[in-house]
Amino acid sequence: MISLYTAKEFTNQFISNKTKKQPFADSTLKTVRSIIENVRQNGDTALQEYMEKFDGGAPKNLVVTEEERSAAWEEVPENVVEALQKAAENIRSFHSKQLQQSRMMEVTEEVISGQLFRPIERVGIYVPGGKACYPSSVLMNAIPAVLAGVSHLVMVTPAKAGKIAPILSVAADIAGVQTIYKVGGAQAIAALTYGTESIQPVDKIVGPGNEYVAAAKSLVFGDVGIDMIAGPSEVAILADATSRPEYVAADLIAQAEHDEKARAFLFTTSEQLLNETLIELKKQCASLPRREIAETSFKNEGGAILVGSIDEAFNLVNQLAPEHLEIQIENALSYLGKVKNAGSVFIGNHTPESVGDYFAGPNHVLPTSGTARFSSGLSVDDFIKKTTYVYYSEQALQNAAPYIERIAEKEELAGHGRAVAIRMNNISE
Ligand SMILES: NC(=O)c1ccc[n+]([C@@H]2O[C@H](COP(=O)([O-])OP(=O)(O)OC[C@H]3O[C@@H](n4cnc5c(N)ncnc54)[C@H](O)[C@@H]3O)[C@@H](O)[C@H]2O)c1
Ligand SMILES: N[C@H](CO)Cc1c[nH]c[nH+]1
Ligand SMILES: [Zn+2]
Repeated sequence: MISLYTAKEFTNQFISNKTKKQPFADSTLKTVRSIIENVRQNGDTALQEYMEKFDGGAPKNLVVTEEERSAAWEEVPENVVEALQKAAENIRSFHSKQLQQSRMMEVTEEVISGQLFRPIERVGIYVPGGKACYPSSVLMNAIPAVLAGVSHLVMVTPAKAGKIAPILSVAADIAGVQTIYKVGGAQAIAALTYGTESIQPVDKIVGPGNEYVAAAKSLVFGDVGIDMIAGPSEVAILADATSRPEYVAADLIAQAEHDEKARAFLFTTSEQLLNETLIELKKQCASLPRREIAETSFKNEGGAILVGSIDEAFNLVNQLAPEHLEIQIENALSYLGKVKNAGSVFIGNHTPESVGDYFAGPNHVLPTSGTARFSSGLSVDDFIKKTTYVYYSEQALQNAAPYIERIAEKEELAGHGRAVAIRMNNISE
């Protein structure tokens, strides 16, 4: 069911740089390059062509109309709307505490310096709509953008035969998305970057998607900002003899069911827990609607590793830098200090990752494929630019001039030195 590895085998297979795969196949990049070029050249006509090809038809109007948006509320059960609203409240509350004010760093009579925090003006959110439908991703991407003060917030998602899932439209209303376009895939990323007759270009694109979407984001980066290139979803679970095998198995499955390439790992100090978890996995997979996906993921991408100590487990996990880390060992909370690299941490036996995927408040758009070593999950900061400023009085410039001139001389940039010296001459006149 799930492959077993020693610590050494695990390191060779999943951590060593030598075994790291290229992020995108050449054939994917080729396809995506030609889609981007076509959209740049032919705008909406190219979008229609791809919608016919991939999404079962091309709607004439790409925008989800006000009528369609209000009709969507009739199609989503009230208790589901309530769940989305409760989740949105928690996400809003958590992210509102990330907001920072513009601030002065230094204020004297001679010098003022500081930072302006300004929202990115135009943001496009990609919401996957191919094989699955993720209203939670609408909330996770849009709520921090709205809190940051983004003034033009649009969403793209593939329509099926001209219609988007009503629940995505309702989630967009709850989160504060202004316009929804019925287009997905690499073509939507190209449209958001370069604009078409129907879609205005944005300054930044955020949100997860399949390999075509991710490859498109990587290719347009620079012409537009992007959040990250999200790879397949991952979880690492730390368990010991006190852990509950049925919980551990359920949480491994919750990750593996995402897709065949999802990666679910168990690190445990207990052989008994390991064996009982294997039995549970078999039992729980039997009744899983996405059984085949989960089993393929376990077989090809997942792993269970028996370790000698909790410290050894943390050492491996910190090298892996997983998107999600669950600590299900005794006194779990006391181990938080050992976490160096992880996108988001779930502590104790009663905090499955699903709590964070949907409800608790922290963002579920997180760094994958080891990138938690140097990057963080989506937050309000992703929608803010920080502009520094400085003011010098005549006296301040006079005090600094000799130092600036000396460095300019060493860099052989005489113009830089003169820009200061010319002012010193004025002072002495
Ligand atoms: N990390 C996260 O937070 C997170 C959250 C939700 C979903 N996801 C991931 O997002 C992905 C969603 O993928 P999806 O496919 O369901 O939806 P998607 O919306 O990302 O992709 C569907 C689109 O892909 C394009 N496409 C399909 N086949 C193509 C081909 N052969 N050539 C060119 N373009 C093609 C089409 O335009 C189609 O509309 C999954 O991998 C899922 O794991 C990640
Ligand atoms: N686990 C995914 C990546 O963090 C997010 C998600 C959306 N829906 C369910 N799960
Ligand atoms: Zn999930």
